[in-house]
Amino acid sequence: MADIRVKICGLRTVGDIAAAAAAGAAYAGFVFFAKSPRNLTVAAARELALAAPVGLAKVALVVDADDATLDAIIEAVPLDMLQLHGHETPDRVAEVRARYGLPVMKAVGVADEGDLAAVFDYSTVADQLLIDAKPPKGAALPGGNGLSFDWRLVAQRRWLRPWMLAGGLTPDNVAEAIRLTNARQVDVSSGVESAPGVKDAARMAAFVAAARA
Ligand SMILES: O=C(O)c1ccccc1NCC(=O)[C@H](O)[C@H](O)COP(=O)(O)O
Repeated sequence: MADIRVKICGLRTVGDIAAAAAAGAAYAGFVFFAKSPRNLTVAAARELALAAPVGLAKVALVVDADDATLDAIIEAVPLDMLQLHGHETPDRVAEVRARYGLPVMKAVGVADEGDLAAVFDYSTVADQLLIDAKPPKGAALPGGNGLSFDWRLVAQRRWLRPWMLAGGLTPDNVAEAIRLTNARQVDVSSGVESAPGVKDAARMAAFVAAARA
């Protein structure tokens, strides 16, 4: 069994947390983005975070959040990492990291070779990188769209920081994505849902098993 770490993003219930942990996920992602079907209130995220067993890292996903929003989340929710999934600049990433003392993962959308320079830029300031499919123009969500990018763009690349592959991964394609890219960490949301925002325990288990096979 390969030592692949899986992040399951967009968990919404205590049952989701238990299922993600039982599946063997390493990270649980909590989405704070009002337009998302996976959006959580701070109170709901606190309940999920408190239910998470040791060993399941709790990640708060925010989009261009200001300090007041981050303060409110961090004061209430015990977290292990912040995921910045908007247009945060490298300076903002560094500022958030210094202000909260939590590891920061910066999401970077990739559609073509030209997007890879940004991955390098963020690798100088973030603790981790999440390399995701770039959302289509006009998309309501900056992530969680169930779309893949051309994995050959990142195949066998090395960055200064640990990274996760994301975008359109499913139990059926994750093994091939890992084989092609040599990613050691993968992230999934839509691919383990039965409907937008509704996680499916069997698909979570199948995804983690396929990623590690
Ligand atoms: O998942 C969301 O609803 C979301 C909303 C706003 C910003 C980011 C969002 N998701 C980011 C993630 O980390 C997803 O897991 C990642 O984009 C992969 O999603 P998917 O292609 O659905 O597996």
